Amino acid sequence: MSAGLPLFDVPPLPGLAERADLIDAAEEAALIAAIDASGLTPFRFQQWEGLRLTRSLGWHYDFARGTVAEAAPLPEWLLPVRARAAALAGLPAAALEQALVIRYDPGAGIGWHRDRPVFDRVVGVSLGAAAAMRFRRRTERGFERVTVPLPPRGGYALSGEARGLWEHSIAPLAAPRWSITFRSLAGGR
Ligand SMILES: O=C(O)CCC(=O)C(=O)O
Ligand SMILES: [Fe+2]
Repeated sequence: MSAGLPLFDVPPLPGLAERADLIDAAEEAALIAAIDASGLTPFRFQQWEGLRLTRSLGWHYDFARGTVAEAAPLPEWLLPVRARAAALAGLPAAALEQALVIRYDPGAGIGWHRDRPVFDRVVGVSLGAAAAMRFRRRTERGFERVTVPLPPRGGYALSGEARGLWEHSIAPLAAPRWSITFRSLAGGR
């Protein structure tokens, strides 16, 4: 297991940390199989059904109520990767109480959003197809934009401005991609 190299000497966004090779290819394959077997369902928001398949663990965000509710605990197979995600973010592993696992089939992406404020820190791990995370924030002169690569087996952590001020999105891809997003709860527990 390599410790992984930072992808940037100077982060392109304040509050963004990225690391290549957070996991190796064998771990990636095992995680993909485990995600596929985890009981994914199409992401739903009101009447709208997304193309991406998701499962929430630890905590589940209820879009109708705007609150979090307890979900099934994080399974054993997520704990080693959570430990590395936490190290990337400089957090104790137990602080990352929520995990959202996603499969993006070809044509699926995720639209512009900021993660819900019930969550605090956000740490993602990418599996499968290489993607890019697009960031934008509104300025007086229009949107300021930054795009960062999301290489498979790499991780990223959002805090500060990258977490709170900038929106992010991922364009649909031609090949499948999986991700694991760990989050801490705002206000701690
Ligand atoms: O798939 C990813 O890496 C990002 C997912 C994301 O932005 C989210 O679930 O809030
Ligand atoms: Fe997000």
